[in-house]
Amino acid sequence: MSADSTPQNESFDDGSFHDLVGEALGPIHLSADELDAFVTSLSRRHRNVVRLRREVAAESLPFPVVPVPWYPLGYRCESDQTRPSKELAFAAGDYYVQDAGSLLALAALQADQPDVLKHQVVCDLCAAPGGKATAILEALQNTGFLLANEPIRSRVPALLHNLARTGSDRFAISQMDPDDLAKKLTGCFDVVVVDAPCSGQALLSRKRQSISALSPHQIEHSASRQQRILSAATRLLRPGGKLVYSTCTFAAAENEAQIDGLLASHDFTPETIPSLQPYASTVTNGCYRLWPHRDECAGSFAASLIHGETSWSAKTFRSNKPYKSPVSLNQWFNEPAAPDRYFGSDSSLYAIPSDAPVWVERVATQGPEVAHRTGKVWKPAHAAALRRGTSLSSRQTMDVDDEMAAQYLSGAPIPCSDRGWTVVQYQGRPLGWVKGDRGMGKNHLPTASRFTQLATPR
Ligand SMILES: C[S@@+](CC[C@H](N)C(=O)[O-])C[C@H]1O[C@@H](n2cnc3c(N)ncnc32)[C@H](O)[C@@H]1O
Repeated sequence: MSADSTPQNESFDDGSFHDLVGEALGPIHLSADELDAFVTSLSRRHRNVVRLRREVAAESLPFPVVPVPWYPLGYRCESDQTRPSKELAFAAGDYYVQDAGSLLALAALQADQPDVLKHQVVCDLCAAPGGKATAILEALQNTGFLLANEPIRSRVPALLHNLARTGSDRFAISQMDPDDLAKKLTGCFDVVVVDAPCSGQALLSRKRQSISALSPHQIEHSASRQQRILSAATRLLRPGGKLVYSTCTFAAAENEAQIDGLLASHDFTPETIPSLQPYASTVTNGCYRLWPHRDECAGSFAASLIHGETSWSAKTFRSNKPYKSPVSLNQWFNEPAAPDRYFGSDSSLYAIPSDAPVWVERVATQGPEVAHRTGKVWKPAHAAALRRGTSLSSRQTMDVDDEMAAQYLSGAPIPCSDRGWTVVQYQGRPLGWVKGDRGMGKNHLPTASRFTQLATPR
């Protein structure tokens, strides 16, 4: 089923299911009627919403939308017929498509605010596929830095793909167990986000979880893993830093109880987010919940905590030996005003701003790719074509109209008067590379970035 298809209506209606749900909610009391409505809603699929890139106006979208009340950059499509992930505007990076529930953590982070995350060094400890990380990167506005950590290797390509779509170069990916990362980078972050692996009860409606998500065993297993991850998160944070915790599950043991545990064992104060008061949890301060039967989304939990100013020693690092680029980049890019810092593997070259934290190369496995090697030949990377407002800019660009953009996004060659590597732009937004020769541009869009069934432009 596609990300934006219509709700399903298979219901879970036997009494034992109600009992399991009630047990999972623990101290959170719902009246009998509300519990019924909640259980019914667990089998109803909610449509995804769009989260706008901050410079995109809702009025410019090619379909009518209504605002999501808890996150100013979130909008629902007015019509059930709209398929937001089939639009040219999506291909051009104007928005991200996700469940409205996942915007709660971004609201707790205040990622929509103009300056809250600017200049911050942020760790997204459980980052793939990047629903939060991409929003954080946009909120950094070409300042600060994001370390997106994802220990499950098979989930990293999607994360890298989504981070590249932001056009930012202020990120790196690490693939470490949180405890090992905390040993290396103690006290290095202003903000740590833990969007924790959980029993995923909110995914029941998407058929991405089975009823076992409600079993006490599954909840206990998830809760003890969350506790370990949170313990690492507290060590990654600098004194006075902010910890945002979120899940897509309803069990109190994985939500409020985790926050209660942190408040009891560490010097944290819950942060009150005034705009989230309508969603405040009834059992713990500073915790917020969305419910599928109340809020037209799959449901989620989020909390934001501020660490006390008690000091402990953050790790210090010596500067790295400069990594020499194995390929000359100025054949494709204008010389950057401030030289970038490079790191890489045999077949990939990554470039981050020179003011990125000095520890990046010690933990990063990937980052903003600028070139990759096939056989003996280095080529400019797709991610580098997508960069916006960073130090590297491509030497050649060409603008295309709707029709040519759709042709390019399908993977087909397009007419190109320039020779050599050229970035294709649609209404000022970069789409990818062509290599021009004798009037035609050979398409270098990676398969994962192609769109074969775009909606017809209106
Ligand atoms: C709820 S998902 C994160 C979703 C992501 N933040 C987003 O917004 O797209 C939880 C992630 O944690 C990862 N994970 C699993 N075990 C982990 C662990 N022990 N430490 C950190 N992350 C883990 C999973 O692979 C998964 O990608």
